[in-house]
Amino acid sequence: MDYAYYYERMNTEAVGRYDVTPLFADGDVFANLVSDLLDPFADDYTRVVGIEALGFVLGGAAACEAGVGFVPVRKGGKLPLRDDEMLRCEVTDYSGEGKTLELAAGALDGGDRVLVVDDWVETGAQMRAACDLVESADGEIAGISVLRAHRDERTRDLFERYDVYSLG
Ligand SMILES: O=P(O)(O)OC[C@H]1O[C@H](OP(=O)(O)OP(=O)(O)O)[C@H](O)[C@@H]1O
Repeated sequence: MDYAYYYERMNTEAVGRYDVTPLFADGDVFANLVSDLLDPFADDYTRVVGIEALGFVLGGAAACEAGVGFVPVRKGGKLPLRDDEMLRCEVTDYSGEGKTLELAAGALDGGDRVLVVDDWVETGAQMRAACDLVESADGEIAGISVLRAHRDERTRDLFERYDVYSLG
């Protein structure tokens, strides 16, 4: 699929960010995106993890397509669990705001190979935190698949450490 065409349409220069949600509204494009996100990983995973919120849209659809379970990494305060039932990571992302990401401590089985899906990676802060949470929960990272990943000094460690696939 020619993603360049779609990225043109997503470019919202007013705020210097992309709005990917129109891609989800087109059924054919959405189906293609999901299948392209999964393609390089050849069923080499047992779970998909998505980061709230747009990572839930892509990750949920990807898990369903792949026939594996989906596990959410939630923004702080959303999981209806006690503190000792959650793994937690504080991050400062592209927005400059501090955010908390949380994963239910028992959400993964030991030995789970996890594909982490999200819409984009800019500083890598949220993706790094999600991968750390997965590993703290005894999961192994099978790969990272996103619509767009900036590849620069800020994200170098992610590319060195993991198999990162970016559609555009
Ligand atoms: O590489 P980073 O600097 O961490 O930025 C990328 C992250 O920021 C966005 O999430 P956001 O918290 O804005 O939520 P959203 O999914 O609702 O857009 C995006 O979905 C990624 O998760």
